[in-house]
Order: sequence, then C-alpha cells, then structure tokens
Amino acid sequence: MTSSADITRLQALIRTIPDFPEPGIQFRDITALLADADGLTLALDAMAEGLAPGDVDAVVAVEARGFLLAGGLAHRLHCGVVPVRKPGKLPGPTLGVSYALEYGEDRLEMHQGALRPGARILVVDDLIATGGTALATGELVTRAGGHIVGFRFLIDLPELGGAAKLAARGWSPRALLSY
Ligand SMILES: O=P(O)(O)OC[C@H]1O[C@H](OP(=O)(O)OP(=O)(O)O)[C@H](O)[C@@H]1O
Ligand SMILES: Nc1ncnc2[nH]cnc12
Repeated sequence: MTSSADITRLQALIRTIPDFPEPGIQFRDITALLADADGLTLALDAMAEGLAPGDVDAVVAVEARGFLLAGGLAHRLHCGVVPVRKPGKLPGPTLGVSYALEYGEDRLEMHQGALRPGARILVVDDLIATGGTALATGELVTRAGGHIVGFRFLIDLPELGGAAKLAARGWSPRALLSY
C-alpha cells in the first residue's frame, strides 16, 4: 500500500520547469525519478497497485514517456506491451486518431490487429493534462476491439480536466500525484 511518505518521496523526484516548452506551461519533469532506482521501483509498484498478474491482457503505452513506465508495469502484471505511437513510426497498417495537446496538436497510431478482440487493456502514460492523448488512446483501444480495464498515470493535472473526461467515459483513471 502506497503511504503518504512514498508520495512525498516521489514528489521530491519531480522537477517543475517553468515556461517549457512554451510560455505559461509548468512542465513536470520525471527524468530524475526515472533515473533513481528506488524511486522508479516505488512508482511502478504504486502504479500497479490493485492489479495482479492475470487481471490484464496487455498494457497499452503512449509514446514517448509512457514507454518508460510500460515495460516495468507489464512485467509486474505478467502481460505484454502494445505501443501507441506518433504518426509514421509503426511499420505495419495502422489505426489512427488525431487529438489536441495542452500545447499543440498531434496524432496517435496503433497497429491494426495489435489487440485480440475483447482483450483487457491497461493504458499507461506518465501524465494526464487535457486528456486529449488518453482519450485518443482509449478511442484507439476501443476501435481495435480492446476492453479498457483502467488508465494509470504518475501525474494528473486536474485543473486541465483530463481525468474528469476519462471518468465521464467510464474509464476509471488513477494517478499517483496531482499538481
Ligand atoms: O493530457 P494531454 O493534454 O494530452 O497531455 C498529456 C500528454 O503530453 C505528454 O506527452 P507529449 O505529447 O508531450 O509527448 P512525449 O511523451 O513524447 O514527450 C505526456 O507524456 C502525455 O502523453
Ligand atoms: N505540464 C506538463 N508537464 C509535463 N508533460 C506534459 N504534458 C502535457 N502537459 C505537461
């Protein structure tokens, strides 16, 4: 069970960089947490909490920072990882969805046939802000025939409303830290 001391340790490993990548954005940088063996283990254990091997058929991970957490989570849950990538990166035929970011616009793609019909999917990313990325990923998973078990994030920026949008779709988001 994650304690408030654990949360404080994780918070201490996250830097806030003002005005990156654009003026007005408070960028939550997780690189020091990723580089810290105990911090990374703590974060992954906490993100996997409430799930056990056998509960999930695949972790769907969002490029790029989601990839850094997905392997560790999938290892804990004894399942594989399916990547959701920026346009033009996947070599086979893809499904694609366009979406808005806190800064800018992007598109996400997943390989056609990457999910077995009815597969139980955990979606993983480092952070949810406006929810555009997560909603687009949920849409991809649904179009690919998957069933979303939940969304796990390290960080939620609740003022930007993304987690509320996921909850409104019935997609139960969970994050370790809020800013
Ligand atoms: O909730 P949203 O407003 O959609 O924002 C959250 C997304 O933004 C960041 O990714 P980014 O697109 O910056 O890409 P990166 O992981 O490649 O740095 C973050 O890792 C999430 O994927
Ligand atoms: N404020 C933020 N910090 C880090 N990553 C982000 N992705 C979207 N908004 C972000």
